Amino acid sequence: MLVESLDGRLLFAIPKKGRLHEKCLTLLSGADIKFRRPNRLDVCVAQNLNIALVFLPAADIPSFVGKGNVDLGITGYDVILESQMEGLVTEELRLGFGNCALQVQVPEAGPIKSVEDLAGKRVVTSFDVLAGEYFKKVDDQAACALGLADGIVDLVESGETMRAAGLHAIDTVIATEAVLIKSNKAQSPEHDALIKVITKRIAGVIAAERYVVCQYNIHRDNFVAAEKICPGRRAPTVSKLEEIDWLGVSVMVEKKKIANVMDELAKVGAEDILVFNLDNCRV
Ligand SMILES: Nc1ncnc2c1ncn2[C@@H]1O[C@H](COP(=O)(O)OP(=O)(O)OP(=O)(O)O)[C@@H](O)[C@H]1O
Ligand SMILES: O=P(O)(O)OC[C@H]1O[C@H](OP(=O)(O)OP(=O)(O)O)[C@H](O)[C@@H]1O
Repeated sequence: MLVESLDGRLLFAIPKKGRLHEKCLTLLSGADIKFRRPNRLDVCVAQNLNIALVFLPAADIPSFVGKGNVDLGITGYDVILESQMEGLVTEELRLGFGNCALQVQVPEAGPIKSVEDLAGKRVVTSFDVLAGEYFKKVDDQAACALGLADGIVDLVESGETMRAAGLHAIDTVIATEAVLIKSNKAQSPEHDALIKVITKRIAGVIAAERYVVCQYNIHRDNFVAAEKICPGRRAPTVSKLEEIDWLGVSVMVEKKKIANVMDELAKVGAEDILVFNLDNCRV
């Protein structure tokens, strides 16, 4: 019955656990992809779109997408490279979460100070391909043997895990974040259209998380200075207030910059500065 109900649906792979899982569920909800996952089944159909979700380990998603077993997927850029699928998948969107770096780490107090010192030494990693390529430049022998290690190659976000193990980073192999990828295998026009819709919706959810709307009143004479502080994505929306020579301005600002922007706006004479979160947007 399940096989029948998957017929013709766009298959969309989502990490079934781990660091990317929760964020992906938030994205799906923001993009209004509705589904029920009874008994945590690994495949379920969307209730309101011609999509089926396939829950897979993040590391398996690039090869499922690359081989065309699923059409679309979210996973880490690191695992796309590690599974050597770059040529078989197309990156639709960078998603702005799951940011971390694959780093070469060695004991903080040990004799190894640089990557060159690791030549001929033992390095442990689950990223055999990426670490292998990286160390080829240093010394063929250094490529990832198992056993007691002089160094490791692992992902670092906050650095807590690394420091707890008494390690520090001496180089970065790659920086990574979560990405939306699609299969390079030809799709039906219906699937192509659906992929575009999903990509646009997800892009909207991400932009809504990144931006706030800032609204303020300002005397006409001070507007040029205020516009320099926050020019908006395209341009500020300006309306006339009922008070002569006063303007009401509304503008999108990156969330991480908003506190500074408010300080600067106040300095050039902006008043009644209000900030609103966005639920969703289309940019
Ligand atoms: N600390 C982290 N911060 C941000 N993103 C991370 C972090 N660790 C991993 N990631 C991203 O999430 C992806 C999946 O890693 P995660 O460790 O969550 O997988 P997992 O499915 O639990 O696998 P495993 O069982 O091998 O640990 C990584 O490839 C990377 O892109
Ligand atoms: O720099 P930090 O913020 O400490 O994050 C880095 C850790 O996160 C990941 O593992 P995770 O905790 O997801 O568990 P895992 O070992 O099961 O992959 C990664 O493999 C590191 O061990």
